[in-house]
Amino acid sequence: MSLWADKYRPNSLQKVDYHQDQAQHLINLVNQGDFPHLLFYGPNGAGKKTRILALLRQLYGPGVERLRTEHMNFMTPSNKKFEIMTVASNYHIEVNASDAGMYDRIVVMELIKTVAQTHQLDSTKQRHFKVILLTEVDRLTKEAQQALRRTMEKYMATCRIILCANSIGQVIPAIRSRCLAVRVPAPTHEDICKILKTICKKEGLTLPDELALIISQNCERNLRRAILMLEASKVKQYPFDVKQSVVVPDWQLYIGDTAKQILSQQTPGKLLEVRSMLYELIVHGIPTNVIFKFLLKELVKNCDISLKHDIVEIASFYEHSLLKGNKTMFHLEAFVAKFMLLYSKFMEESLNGIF
Ligand SMILES: Nc1ncnc2c1ncn2[C@@H]1O[C@H](COP(=O)(O)OP(=O)(O)OP(=O)(O)O)[C@@H](O)[C@H]1O
Repeated sequence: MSLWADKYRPNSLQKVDYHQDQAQHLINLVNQGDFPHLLFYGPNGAGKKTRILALLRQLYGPGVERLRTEHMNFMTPSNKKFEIMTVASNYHIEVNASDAGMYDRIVVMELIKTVAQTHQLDSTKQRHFKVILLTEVDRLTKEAQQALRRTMEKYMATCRIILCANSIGQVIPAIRSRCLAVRVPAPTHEDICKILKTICKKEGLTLPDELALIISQNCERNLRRAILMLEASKVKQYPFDVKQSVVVPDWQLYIGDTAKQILSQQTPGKLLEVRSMLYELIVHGIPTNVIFKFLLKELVKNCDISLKHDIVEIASFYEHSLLKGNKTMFHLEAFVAKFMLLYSKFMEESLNGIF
């Protein structure tokens, strides 16, 4: 039994329920017979991957859905072996090269070279190129992005590259200018409510409009999260009640607790405690940028208005260094330490004002 988020993922461009004009443009692009390298970008859960998979299906037919996972071996410059997992059909291969960390450049170069030279196509199909789908390109090091830029030019005759990213700002201009950029904006609340209602209809359930809107307002316009919240709310209570509380993911509650700890005391001991809570989130696979965003939201919610400006200023500084740096934990921790300093100073000053 699959999750609703997977079960109701539209598998063709004709079936996508929002940004339909864009889907039509993609269909036209495929129908022209050939297309340039593409760069899909947009926030989490906006529907990038769904559109890419639907585009591949439009290109190659249902055969592209017969997937197999494969491990590919690579060598570091010091002759150490490492492995990367790939998902492939007969027509395309999907890789997250940033999984290789500092060796991502090797993966990008070797993979494209190997696929372009050896991947056999079904000769009865009209396409003369294969597709390499690289996810999270904005997390690749600059060296890997430079290598990607060079390699994508070289193998244009035999493969097309589809890139997927959250933030286009992290992709070097030389790559951006070699791709057709496709922005996938987050769905509107109206789109989300419509999709939630359609899913419920297909499941034979009745979803009150008010509850659909509450879920939509709590999902940060991330459609995957909205569908997961809907399914969790159904498990918790059905028939739905407008007053029922929507199920918030555990990690989000845990970030709320972390924020409470930060606000409760600003000492080196507390910083150490908060550090282990942050590690706990990281080892459970919550991306640092997500931790940062939710933590900031919780902290700002509980701060005096006069402090908010300073907090947002330091947050933008550390968010930037988080994106640029490697050891993400350092930047998260530095932000917490700086917040503690500002917050305790503020509390001290306001107490002095009272007495
Ligand atoms: N047009 C659509 N209609 C209905 N549901 C959709 C549509 N597009 C996406 N979804 C649903 O939204 C979920 C998230 O979509 P998808 O995985 O494509 O987002 P994404 O932008 O690639 O996210 P991420 O960057 O987090 O990987 C999917 O599980 C799918 O069920």
